[in-house]
Amino acid sequence: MVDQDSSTDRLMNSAYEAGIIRSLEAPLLDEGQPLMQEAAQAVAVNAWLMLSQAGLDPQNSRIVLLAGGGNNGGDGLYAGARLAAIGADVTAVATSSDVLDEAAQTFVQAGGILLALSSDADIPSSDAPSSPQEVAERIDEAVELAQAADLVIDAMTGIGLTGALRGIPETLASQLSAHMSGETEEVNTGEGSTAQAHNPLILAVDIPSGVGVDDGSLPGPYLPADVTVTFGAMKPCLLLPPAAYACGHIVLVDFGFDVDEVQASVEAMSASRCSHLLRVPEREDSKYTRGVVGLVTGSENFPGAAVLSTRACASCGVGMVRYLGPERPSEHVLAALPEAVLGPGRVEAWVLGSGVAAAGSSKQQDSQRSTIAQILEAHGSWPHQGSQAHETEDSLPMVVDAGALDLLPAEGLGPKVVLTPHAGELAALLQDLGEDVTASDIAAEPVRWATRTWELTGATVLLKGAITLVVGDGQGQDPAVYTTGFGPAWLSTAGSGDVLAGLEGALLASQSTLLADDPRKAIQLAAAGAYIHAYAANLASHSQDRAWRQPLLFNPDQGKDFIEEANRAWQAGSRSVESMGPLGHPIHAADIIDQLERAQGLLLALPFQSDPATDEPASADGDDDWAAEPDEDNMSSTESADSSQASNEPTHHLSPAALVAIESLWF
Ligand SMILES: NC(=O)C1=CN([C@@H]2O[C@H](COP(=O)(O)OP(=O)(O)OC[C@H]3O[C@@H](n4cnc5c(N)ncnc54)[C@H](OP(=O)(O)O)[C@@H]3O)[C@@H](O)[C@H]2O)[C@@H](O)CC1
Ligand SMILES: Nc1ncnc2c1ncn2[C@@H]1O[C@H](COP(=O)(O)OP(=O)(O)O)[C@@H](O)[C@H]1O
Ligand SMILES: [K+]
Repeated sequence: MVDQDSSTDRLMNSAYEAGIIRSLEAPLLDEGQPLMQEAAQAVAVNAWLMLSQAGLDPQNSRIVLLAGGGNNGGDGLYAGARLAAIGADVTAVATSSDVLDEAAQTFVQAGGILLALSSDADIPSSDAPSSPQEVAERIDEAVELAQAADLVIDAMTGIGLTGALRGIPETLASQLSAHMSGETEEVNTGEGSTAQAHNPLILAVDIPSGVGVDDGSLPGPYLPADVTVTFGAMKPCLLLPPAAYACGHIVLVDFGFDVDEVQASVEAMSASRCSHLLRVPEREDSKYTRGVVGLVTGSENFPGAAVLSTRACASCGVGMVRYLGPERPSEHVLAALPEAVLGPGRVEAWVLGSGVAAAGSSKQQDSQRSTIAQILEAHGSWPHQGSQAHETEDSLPMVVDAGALDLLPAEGLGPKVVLTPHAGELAALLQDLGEDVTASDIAAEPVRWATRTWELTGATVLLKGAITLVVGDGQGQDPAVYTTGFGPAWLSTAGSGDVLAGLEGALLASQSTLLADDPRKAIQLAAAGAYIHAYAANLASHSQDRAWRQPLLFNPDQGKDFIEEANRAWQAGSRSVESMGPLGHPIHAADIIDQLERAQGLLLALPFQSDPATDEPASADGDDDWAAEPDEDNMSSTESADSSQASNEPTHHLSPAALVAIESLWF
């Protein structure tokens, strides 16, 4: 769906279901490309790097490998062999009754120790436990080993996982994750105080074991990772909440997959993608051709929402903002935005419902609701995408938020109608549509429920959260799914959603011609809106906190560059005390608006950079450079948010000895 992607941008931001990943691997395996060895090498290098960055000497550190019976376990065992061969102390815990034999032999020959847990285990160099009692003892032993380790490499299950973890992997994942989240007992220091229990670093092989590969759900216990080293291409769980929150930093090993003929099931919005969706005015343009947005937002009770949505809208490249509302919010809008025009007239897109009370609340007499109902009646009832008819010319694009959601016509809508609920609002909407679902069900399976809403309504559904999802019409019968997790947690502040609604309306109005040609572009435009919103919040808060970061590309030919890059990116993403600088400071909704124009300017500058392989969107002013860059998103993995940060932030460079050691892993 994104037309202008470079191949690197596509590789880093497009995710494919497990079945497609297997079809992409097959031709390379047929040609004899040693994919498992390439995977193992990347795991070993990243393990070494994680230990070194944590200030540990990898050759004197304890590594526990959790190895399942499939190829994921095979990747882990070969990586463990490489680490053992250069002196690390590696114990592999076999979580299935068997493991890949050749990988296990290689591991043992390199000096690794294998521990079988299953009573029917057939594992080289390790006897199976002979009684249920011994099984239980070995599981306890494995848990203790892993808890005390410096690094745990999780190679229990990869894309071969079916359903929730069962058996030994389930036990290990639940005990270890409970330990790491502090649910188990704290360590008594013996001096009347308790210390935080030691937590091992966790490296997930391909994906964290236990997460729903294709839908991003968490069907049962899972092992959250600090770093996930994934192979060939991104999988949906690496982008979709809530699983994406369990992946830590993602390293993507490029196998050279040919993705030309396959369909991604999830796409991440990126700076590069976003910059292509912004409309730049031309000589022939007038304020009318640039797009007029009509907003029916705010109310007597919530005049602030009118101000926030109109101001945000005016900051996002439209020709004119038209506001419809009662006297009090109208006066506030004019005071804050003298260029706003009051009252009805021609518009190219609507923004409806932000700051308007939904039915059932005490404010249900809100006069804005009858205006919204009239607009929806006049413009909003279009044939469903699956039916014969297509959208009519007067079916204006519109953003339907908050108090307008329950006014939607029961009939199908079209992709140019963008719904912008948070989980609570989506639950109410789905209940109205007959679904038995709560807000916490939606938080647990957001893509499932956003997709269900799209199926029921035909509208584009933007579900807000730390990672915001957009689901709408894709190719054929399948939905398109976009994610944006570029924002800091500071973004979750009152009125932030009103800002988003206004800016979404501006994007729809300014691109009304594009939308008339292809209404499905609304999905990308909606995701771009969420991206700009997040970016403005980054600029406003001086924060490098992100709900989601683009993967680092692992290229064995550029070892030193990769190490430098990982040093920068992992440091910036850390929430440790030393990184309080990049975490930034609180913001309120108006701060986001104040940075919207700058964020767009930086995005528009992106394609014109002299060296797109290394440069990032330039910062508008020099003094706060370190916080300004959108990391994820440049055309290459090297664009981490952090290159300009180097001068202001401590970076943890590896010692020369560590560099030499890590380089030996590349062979
Ligand atoms: N193709 C290639 O050449 C390449 C593939 N690559 C790697 O292969 C991985 C895919 O390998 P795969 O297909 O062997 O499956 P995999 O993820 O190891 O899972 C199977 C294991 O999981 C277990 N298991 C499953 N469900 C479970 C549950 N609910 N609860 C508990 N256990 C469960 C299952 O146990 P079983 O059901 O057999 O008892 C079995 O032991 C992929 O992610 C990547 O890492 C790379 O090396 C690059 C080259
Ligand atoms: N933890 C979080 N991290 C980053 N962004 C978040 C987080 N939680 C919510 N958001 C974002 O904050 C905004 C909140 O919008 P909304 O809930 O509508 O607020 P309001 O109704 O007060 O305007 C959304 O854009 C959402 O994506
Ligand atoms: K794994």
